[in-house]
Amino acid sequence: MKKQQAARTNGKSAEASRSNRNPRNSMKAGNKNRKHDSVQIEKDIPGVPVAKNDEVIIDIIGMNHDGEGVGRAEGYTLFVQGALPGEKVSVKVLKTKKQYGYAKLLNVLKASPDRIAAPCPIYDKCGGCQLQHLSYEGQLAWKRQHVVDALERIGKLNVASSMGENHTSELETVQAAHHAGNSEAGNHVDNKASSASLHEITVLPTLGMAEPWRYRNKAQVPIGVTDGGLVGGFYARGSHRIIDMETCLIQHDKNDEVVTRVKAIARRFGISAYNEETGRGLLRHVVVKVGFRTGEMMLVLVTNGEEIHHVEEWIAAIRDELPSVVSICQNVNTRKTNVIFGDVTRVLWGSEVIYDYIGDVKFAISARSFYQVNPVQTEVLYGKTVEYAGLTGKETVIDAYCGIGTISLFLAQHAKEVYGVEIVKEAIEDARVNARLNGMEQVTFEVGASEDVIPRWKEEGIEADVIVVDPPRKGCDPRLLETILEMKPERVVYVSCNPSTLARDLRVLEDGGYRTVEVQPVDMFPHTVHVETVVRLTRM
Ligand SMILES: C[S@@+](CC[C@H](N)C(=O)[O-])C[C@H]1O[C@@H](n2cnc3c(N)ncnc32)[C@H](O)[C@@H]1O
Repeated sequence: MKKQQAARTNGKSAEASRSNRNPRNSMKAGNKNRKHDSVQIEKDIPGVPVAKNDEVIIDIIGMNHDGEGVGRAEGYTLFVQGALPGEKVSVKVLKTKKQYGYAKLLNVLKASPDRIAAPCPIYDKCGGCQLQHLSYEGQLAWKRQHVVDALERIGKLNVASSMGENHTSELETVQAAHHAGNSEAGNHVDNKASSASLHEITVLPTLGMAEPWRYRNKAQVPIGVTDGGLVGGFYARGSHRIIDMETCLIQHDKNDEVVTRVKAIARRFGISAYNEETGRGLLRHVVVKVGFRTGEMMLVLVTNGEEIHHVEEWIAAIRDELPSVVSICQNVNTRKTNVIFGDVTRVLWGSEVIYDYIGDVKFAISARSFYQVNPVQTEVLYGKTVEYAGLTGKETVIDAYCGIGTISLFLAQHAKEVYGVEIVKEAIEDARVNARLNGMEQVTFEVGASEDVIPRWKEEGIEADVIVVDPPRKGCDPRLLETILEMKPERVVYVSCNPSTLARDLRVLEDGGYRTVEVQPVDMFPHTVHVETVVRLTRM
């Protein structure tokens, strides 16, 4: 293991190990920078070599799943937002816990070759993106490595080395400590994953975007009030203070334009902005959706009450200034909550839905319906899913956790029949509408939990050649994995938004007789820490 340097900036040595020194004594001797010493010392944690407000120099040895640099101060792990692997940085300790702490980046003393100046002027204030200070190539490499680490550490899978970038043995330990007890993959994973696979699996380079900006088709902008009047933009990092924003570099520019104009129109008509503390004021959120292929746009005004003064003038101004908007809706949310939408939605003007395409499949998108926010990469992800499903037109396919049926409809173009199951009733209603819209009759959708419905389908005699799963972050329910093993489909395609739970579930499938053949990370959300992966498994 590489020895880490950690030196206090006042020049005192920090060589002593955590176990053989008295941290309290060393704190007093070694930290002249610390303010409020008498108060702070009371809070020092025995065995932790740094305390709040200490300034130390550390090497960054990796990056955690939140995009924070991971460094070591005398063996103690510090997470540093904005620091990159390979860098030497000076930091100020913000918070300490027994196993790890957080520190603020003060200076980059030795920069990573992958460090770039973040293109967005508000990157430091807004929490929306986490990786703009890392080159796009660096982001793609990190996302792949993140998947590899999880497969090896949690799934005990044997990943074929490629690209020479497996440098994470120390980081793995760090992540294990960080996740201890609260990992969504669960503690049982490491215990259960006692068997390891000998066969090598291929993890391909992350499929990124040629143009990784302006990729989002949906904006959800909170509206608030400051001394200067109505503002709309984003919540300042870690707070509920709204900062006005003119443009967001990952948002489609038409969405930016609609938000800017709607704010200006609202100010013109003296519309009040919602105040979270008092619960008063009308306009809470402006939600805008755009169909990348069709150019159609929908505007949803989320209001704290039914009545909108001057509503006709509003509509006329929007229609006049924003001809791409073909649907204006109102959603009423009077609850004191962070949840954006309330229960009632009505069309103020125009159509109830806008349309868009992913590949050749047409989708109707309503004010409330879920739709993938990066349609360009969704096509890439689903294309890979269909490829891994290996369809010839004769297969029966089950799509578990099917949402509004996007993957099901993609698969249906190449399969004999597709069964989709999803727990949210409204999503299944949308899925049926979309199946009809595309004239696809060989698709059956059912509302329910995958782990309940699919075993019943099995009892009813449905035999699947391929099962596709695309679960939420917590991964597949164990009963579903059991059912897959009992149904014995030739192929399983696993689409995942969480490498940890993916790795856990792959281990179960491997132990049950499946072989992980190929793993493809896909970058659905450039400049953020989200990692999407699609995996092909075959029955041995
Ligand atoms: C990652 S999304 C996948 C959506 C869809 N495949 C797509 O690409 O749009 C996971 C979906 O699983 C649904 N879900 C969560 N738990 C479920 C369960 N136990 N059974 C079925 N669906 C579930 C969620 O409502 C959500 O729509």
